[in-house]
Amino acid sequence: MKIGILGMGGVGSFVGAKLTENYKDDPDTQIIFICRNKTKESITTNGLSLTTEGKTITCKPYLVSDDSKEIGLLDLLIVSTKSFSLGNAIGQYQDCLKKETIILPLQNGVDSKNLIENSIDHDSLKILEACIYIVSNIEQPGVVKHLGGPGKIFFGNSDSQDFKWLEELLVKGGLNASYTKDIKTILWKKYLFVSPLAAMTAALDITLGELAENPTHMAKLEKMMKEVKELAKHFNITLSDKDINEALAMLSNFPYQSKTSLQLDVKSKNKNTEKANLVDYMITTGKKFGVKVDHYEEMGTKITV
Ligand SMILES: NC(=O)C1=CN([C@@H]2O[C@H](COP(=O)(O)OP(=O)(O)OC[C@H]3O[C@@H](n4cnc5c(N)ncnc54)[C@H](OP(=O)(O)O)[C@@H]3O)[C@@H](O)[C@H]2O)C=CC1
Ligand SMILES: CC(C)(CO)C(=O)C(=O)O
Repeated sequence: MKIGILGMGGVGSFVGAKLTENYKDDPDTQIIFICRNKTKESITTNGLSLTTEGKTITCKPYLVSDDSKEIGLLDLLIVSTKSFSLGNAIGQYQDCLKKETIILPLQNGVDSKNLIENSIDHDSLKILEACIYIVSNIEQPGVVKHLGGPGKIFFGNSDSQDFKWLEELLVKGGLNASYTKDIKTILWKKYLFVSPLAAMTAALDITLGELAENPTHMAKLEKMMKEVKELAKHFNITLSDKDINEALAMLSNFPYQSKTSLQLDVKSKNKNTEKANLVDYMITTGKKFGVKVDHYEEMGTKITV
């Protein structure tokens, strides 16, 4: 089994380090880190360093490369770039995909599968959907810190093919992964939390603690979650008031000073941000289905990228 991980940042390094550590004595499983520039140089020279649960793991995979010829054909491609890089990055490694290659995208958002389908020519049944519950950030290229969250991965598909075997492979690789046929609902439940939070923190530049302690902000956050709940119905996804209450309660799991990655990207004036899939997607899709997304529109105009 040849497994490529494309995007060795916060998420990709967590997944990559676990797989490399757990498959290091298995000659039939090759883990390949697909990365470029300083990340490639650093991991090639020093190995990948991941600090997780008080321990630092330093690991060297079978191969570190950005050359599709050297990488060759993959059985599984885990894509952990940000969503704005997804199309280009995966297009760059189209030669590493055979008919049977399984693609597992880990981006926040509900439309990664569509983004992939619009970028490459690949059997739709082999493109899965997934998400991960974690806070894990790059400290410097090749050096990553897992700051919180269980690292829980949910993945699945909505057709009749069975990918339970992939759950076994990921679990054997040290990952807390669960296969589900209800992956779309799980993606929307995560979106219910991440998208309004990203929009508000990026628009108002407030920490998660500042948001949680302010009743006016919390009321607005809840209204945005209701907008997500309404839009989800158009994708045959039912989100309940209980889901909203659970999403609101989740805020208390984060330290007061936490900022979202969209907020950090906007503040650093990064050329690219995930505003498109975390905020604009709600506005354009809301308009398409005639769902009122006034609070998203208000926050969207305040995010200047
Ligand atoms: N970090 C977190 O805690 C969480 C993140 N997520 C989601 O996971 C996704 C990934 O986030 P995160 O890990 O934080 O992102 P990072 O920015 O930390 O990592 C993304 C990596 O992708 C690499 N990349 C982009 N394009 C290419 C390419 N063409 N070839 C090779 N490498 C490439 C970047 O490398 P380079 O520097 O060379 O551009 C970078 O190392 C996002 O959708 C995010 O919303 C979800 C849950 C939690
Ligand atoms: C809110 C958080 C930290 C939750 O994982 C996140 O995913 C983000 O900042 O984009």
